[in-house]
Amino acid sequence: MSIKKRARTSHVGNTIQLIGPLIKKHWRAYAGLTAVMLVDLALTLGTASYFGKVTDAAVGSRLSELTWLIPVGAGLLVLTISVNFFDTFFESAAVYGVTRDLKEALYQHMLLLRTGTMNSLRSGDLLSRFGNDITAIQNMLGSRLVDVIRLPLIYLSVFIYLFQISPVLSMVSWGIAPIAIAGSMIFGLLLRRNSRKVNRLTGDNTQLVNETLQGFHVVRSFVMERLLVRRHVKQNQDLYNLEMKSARLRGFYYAGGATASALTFLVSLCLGAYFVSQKTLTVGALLTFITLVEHLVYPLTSAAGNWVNFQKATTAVERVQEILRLPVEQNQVPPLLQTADYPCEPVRSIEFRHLTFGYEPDKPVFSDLNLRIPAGKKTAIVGLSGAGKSTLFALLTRLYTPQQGSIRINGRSIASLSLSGLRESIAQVPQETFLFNGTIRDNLRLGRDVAETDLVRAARIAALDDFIRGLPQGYDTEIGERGLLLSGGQKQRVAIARALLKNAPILLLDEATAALDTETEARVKAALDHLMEGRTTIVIAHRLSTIQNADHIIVLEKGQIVQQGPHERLMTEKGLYRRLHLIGRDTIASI
Ligand SMILES: Nc1ncnc2c1ncn2[C@@H]1O[C@H](COP(=O)(O)OP(=O)(O)OP(=O)(O)O)[C@@H](O)[C@H]1O
Repeated sequence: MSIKKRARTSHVGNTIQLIGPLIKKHWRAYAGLTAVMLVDLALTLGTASYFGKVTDAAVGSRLSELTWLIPVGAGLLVLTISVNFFDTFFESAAVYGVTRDLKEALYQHMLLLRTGTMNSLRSGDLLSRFGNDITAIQNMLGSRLVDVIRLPLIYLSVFIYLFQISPVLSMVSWGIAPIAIAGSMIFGLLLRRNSRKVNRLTGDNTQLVNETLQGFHVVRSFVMERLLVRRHVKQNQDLYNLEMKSARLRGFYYAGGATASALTFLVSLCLGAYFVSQKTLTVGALLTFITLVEHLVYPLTSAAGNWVNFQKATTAVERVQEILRLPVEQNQVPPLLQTADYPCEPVRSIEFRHLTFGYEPDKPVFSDLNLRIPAGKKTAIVGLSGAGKSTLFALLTRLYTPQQGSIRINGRSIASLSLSGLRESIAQVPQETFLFNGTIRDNLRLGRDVAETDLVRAARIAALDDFIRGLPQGYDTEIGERGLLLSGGQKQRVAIARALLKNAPILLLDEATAALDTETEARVKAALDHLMEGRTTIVIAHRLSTIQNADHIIVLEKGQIVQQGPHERLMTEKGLYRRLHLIGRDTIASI
C-alpha cells in the first residue's frame, strides 16, 4: 500500500475509532434519523407524483379525481411538517449527544494527564481543540453521516422512478456525474490541506489572547501592547488569508454545483417540452420530472460537499486524538465521576530513600538523595534558587515519578498508594494562590462538603472573616476569575483557609517571597502557626528570619543535602547556612 493511501486509510480508521463507539452509544438517535430519511424519500417521490397527477387531472378536466386528490395533498403536507420536526429532533440528539460525550472524554483525559505532559502543552492550542476541532467534527455528525446512505439511495430511487417516466431524460443527469466526483476529490484535498494550517494558526491566536489576559500586568508594566498588537495583526491577517482561500475553494465548488444543477434542469425542461409537443410525454409527467430532476444532481454535489467536510473533520479528529493518546497518570486514579473517601491515617514517618530524579533523565536534580522528615514537626528547607526545593514537593505529591529510589510514608512507598488518597493526605499552601471564577465561598470550599460553621471558623483563623463580612454579599461575593478583588496577603490567607478546611496530616508550605506589611504578616504568621499545629510540616523557606524556630532545617545545594539540624547547631557549623546569615540578607531567593 502506498504511503499516501495508508495515510488516507488511517484518517478514516482514526475517525471511525474515535467516533464509532460514540455513535453506537447514541444509536437510537441515528436509527430515528434513518427512519425519518426513508419517510422523507418516500415523500419526495410521492409529492412529485402528486403534482403530476393534479396537473394531468386539471388538464383532462377530471374534477372527480381532483376532489379525492385534495385530502391526499393535505395528508402529504401534515407528513412533511412531521418529518421536519422529527428530523430536527433526531439531528440535535445525534449531533449534540456525540459532541457532549467527546468533549467530556477530552476534558477528563486532560484532567488526568501527567504533570510533565501538561507542562509541555500550550493552553491556546489545547483550547482550540475544545472549540474549533470539536465544531469541525460536529459538522460531520448527524444527517451528514446519514447522508452516506441517504444520498446514494435518493439518487438511485429517483433515477429508477424517472427512468420509468422517460428513459432518455433521466440519462441527462449522467453527464454531470464524473465532473461532480472529480471536482469534489480535488477540492476536498485542497481544503483539507488548508484547514490543517487554519487549525494550527487558530491555536496560536487563542494562545496569544490567553497569554495577554493571563499576563496583562506584565503587558502593561513592560508596555508590550505594540508588540502584541503587531503579533496579533499578523496572525489574524494570515488566518484571514487562509480563510479566504478556503472560501474561494468553497465558492468555486458551490458555483460548480449550482451550474450543474441549472444546466440539468434547463436541458430536461427543453427536451421534456419537446416530448410534450410530440405527445410522447404528458404535461403532468413533465412536471413530475422537473420537480424531481434536481434530486439527480444534488446527491452528487452534496456527497462531494460532505466529503469536503469529512476531510476537515478528519484533521480535527487527528488533533483531538493527539491529546487522547497522551499517557495519563499511572494507576489508582479513581473514576472521575464517582465519589470516593480517603481516610487519612496519622503520619509516623516520611522518608526519601536513594532517590534519583531529573525532569530530563540525563540531567538529574537529585542523585541518590536520602532524607528523613520528622513526623508532627516543622521542617524547613533552605537553599539557593534552583537547588531543588520545589522539586521535592512535586515528588512528594507524585506530580513526577523518580527514576530511582522511593518516597515512603509510614514505611509504604507512595507509588503503591492511591494517587488521590496520597494527595488527600497533603495540604499545600503555594506562593501564588490560584482563585477560580466564582464566590469566595466556592473558593474556600473547592468542591468539598463543608459545614458553614467550619467554613467560618477556618476564615476566622485565617484572619479573613472580618474582611469577608465587609464584602457586599459576604461569603457569596463573586471574586472574579483571578480574584482581582483580593490583595496578595488576602489571597495567601485564602490558601491557608483552604488548607485548614482540607485538614490533612501533612502540610507543604511554600513561603511567600513578597514582603507583606507588618500587620498582615503578623496575621498570616498567626494563621500559619495555627495551621501547622499537630501536622507534619515542610516549609520552603525564602526568608531566614521565619525559620529559626523550625524543629529541623535542611540545607540543599544543587540537589544535595549539605547540612541539616536545628538553627543553633547549623549556626555553629561553617557551612552555607551560616554564610547565608552572615551575608546579612533575609531573602534567600534574591541571592
Ligand atoms: N518543570 C520543569 N521542567 C524542567 N526542569 C525543571 C522544571 N522545574 C524545575 N526544573 C529545574 O530543576 C531544578 C530545580 O528546580 P526547583 O524549582 O526545584 O528549584 P527551587 O530550589 O525550588 O528554586 P526556587 O527557589 O527558585 O523556586 C532547576 O535546575 C530547574 O531549572
